[in-house]
Amino acid sequence: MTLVLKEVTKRFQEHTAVDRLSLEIPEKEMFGFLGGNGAGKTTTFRMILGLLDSTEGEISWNGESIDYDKSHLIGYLPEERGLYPKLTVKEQLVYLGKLRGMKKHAILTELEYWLERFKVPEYMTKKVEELSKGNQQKIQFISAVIHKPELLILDEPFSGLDPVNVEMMKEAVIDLKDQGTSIVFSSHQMHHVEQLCENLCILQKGSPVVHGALKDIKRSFGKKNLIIHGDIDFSFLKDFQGVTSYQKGAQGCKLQIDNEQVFQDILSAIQGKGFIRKFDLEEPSLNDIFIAKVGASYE
Ligand SMILES: Nc1ncnc2c1ncn2[C@@H]1O[C@H](COP(=O)(O)OP(=O)(O)OP(=O)(O)O)[C@@H](O)[C@H]1O
Repeated sequence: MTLVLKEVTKRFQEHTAVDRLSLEIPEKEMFGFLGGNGAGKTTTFRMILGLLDSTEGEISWNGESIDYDKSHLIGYLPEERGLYPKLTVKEQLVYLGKLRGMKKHAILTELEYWLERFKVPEYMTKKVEELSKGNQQKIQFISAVIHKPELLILDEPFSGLDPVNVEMMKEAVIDLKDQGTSIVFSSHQMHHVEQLCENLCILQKGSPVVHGALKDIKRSFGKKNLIIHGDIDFSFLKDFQGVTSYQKGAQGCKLQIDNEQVFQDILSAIQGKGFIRKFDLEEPSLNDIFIAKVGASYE
C-alpha cells in the first residue's frame, strides 16, 4: 500500500502552487511533509483527497488511481477545525462515521475506544462547543481515524494540545503507523517531525528543496552546532573563521560551525580564558536545516 505522486503540478491561473512534485510514501511510514507558509502543502493534500484536480502528473494508491468512492481509504485531519459546535460528540461522530460507510454500532465501539484512550469518556454526550480547543482537537483527530483509514493525512495534529496530550496523541499516531497506516505528517513544529519521521521533504514554492531520509539530510547538511557554557565573554566567536551563526544564551552561546576542524580551533582559542562548563558538538536540528534551506531561497 503505497501513495505515489509523480510529477504532480497544480497551477492557479499564472501561479504554480505545486511544481512537478514526486513522492513515495509506503505503508508503516510517517512521512514529514514540510514547507513555509504558502509552499503548497494544503494544495497537495487537496489533490490527494480528490478535492482539487492536478494540472499535470499522477497520484496513485497501491499502483492505481485513487478510488474516491472507497470512502474509508483516506483520513484527513485538517489544520482548521471542522466540527459542528451544536452537535454532541456522539452525534457528530455517528454522522461522520456513516459518511465513511460505517455502521452505527461499529462507530460507537471505536468512539468508546478512542475516548477511553484519550481519557475523556465523559465527552460522549457533550456538545462540541462545550469542549476546550485542545479537547476539540482530540475529537477532530478521532473523526479522522475512526474508520481505520489506510492513508492518513495529519496537518498540525498537536496544535492546541498541552504537553501531556501531545504525548498521548503521539503514541496513538505511532500505533497507527505500526499497524500499517501510511501517514503524511505536516507541521511547522520541527521537533515533532524530527521525533516521528524517518523520511521527509521540505517544500519551497511547490517543489522540494530537501527530500530524503532525515539522517542523510543531517549528514549532508555538513554544518554542526557547538554549544558552549562558561564564564567567558564569547562574543569574539561571532567573527571566528568557520562560524556561520552565533546565538547568545543565558549560560553561554550556541554556534553553527562549518566542520569539525572549527571545533578544534575554537577549543584552542578559548583555552585559558576562563571556566568552561559545557563544550558539546551536536548534529544540526531539523529547525536549523529548515531555516537554512527555506530562508536561503527567500533571500
Ligand atoms: N484556490 C486558489 N486559488 C489561487 N491560489 C491559490 C489557491 N489555493 C492556494 N493558492 C496559492 O497556492 C500557494 C500554495 O498554497 P497552500 O495553501 O497550498 O500553502 P501551504 O503550504 O498549505 O501554506 P500554509 O503553511 O500557510 O498553510 C499559495 O501561494 C496560495 O496563495
